[in-house]
Amino acid sequence: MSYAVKELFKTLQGEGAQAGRAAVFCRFAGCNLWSGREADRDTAICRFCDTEFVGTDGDGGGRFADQGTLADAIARCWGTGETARYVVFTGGEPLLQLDEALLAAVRAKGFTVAIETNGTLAPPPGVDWICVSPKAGAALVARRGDELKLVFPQPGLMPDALPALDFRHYWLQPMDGPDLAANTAAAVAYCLDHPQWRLSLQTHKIIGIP
Ligand SMILES: C[S@@+](CC[C@H](N)C(=O)[O-])C[C@H]1O[C@@H](n2cnc3c(N)ncnc32)[C@H](O)[C@@H]1O
Ligand SMILES: Nc1nc2[nH]cc(C(=O)O)c2c(=O)[nH]1
Ligand code: SF4
Ligand SMILES: [Mg+2]
Repeated sequence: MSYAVKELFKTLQGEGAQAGRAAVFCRFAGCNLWSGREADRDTAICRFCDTEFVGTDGDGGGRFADQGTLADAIARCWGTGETARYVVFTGGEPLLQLDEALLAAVRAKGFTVAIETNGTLAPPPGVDWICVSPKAGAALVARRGDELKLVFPQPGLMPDALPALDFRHYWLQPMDGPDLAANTAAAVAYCLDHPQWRLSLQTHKIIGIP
């Protein structure tokens, strides 16, 4: 199948337990919880998104005809080194497009594969690192994985109201936007009172890298 990619870039993972790790980010176009148009934000299921994911016009983006051409582009973006190759599929919602064929193609090139997903769709088998970030008002299908990263605070989705879950790490990530400072203070206070939860900062924004 073909893949619509908004942008493809190499940077350090900024969030969660893999923060600081070099990675190629493959940002797929499209999401099932928001159209991506500002005019629709106030009526979307997910209203706080910090990301542009409409179209294929970003750096390194495009429509890729098959898994081989996209895997080649990901490998070119990484460069020549064979060590610790890491690709993060994100979006938009990556599980609208990521399939076993693409997974196999990047793994054949030596990549460890991570996803950032909103948890509304089941991940295909063979993903090495699953980060689920649930959204208020959206049914949570993916209830196990490596890390759960809850954007905080989300009216209607407080940490203690989550269903039974099976993750290795539990993060609160302050909601970016006009209230970032207050949201960060609230997340700090929650983690102090509920030590199962740890604070995830968007470190790439702090240091000004993509
Ligand atoms: C843009 S999303 C794309 C992947 C997927 N759709 C998801 O929501 O997990 C990537 C990560 O950014 C987080 N995120 C989005 N908007 C944010 C905001 N305003 N503040 C903090 N984190 C945000 C998401 O919750 C998710 O963990
Ligand atoms: N550096 C960096 N780390 C990230 N971790 C998750 C991101 C995302 O947008 O999915 C992201 C991103 O956009 N940039
Ligand atoms: S689910 Fe993810 S990509 Fe979609 S609107 Fe929400 S944060 Fe953005
Ligand atoms: Mg981001």
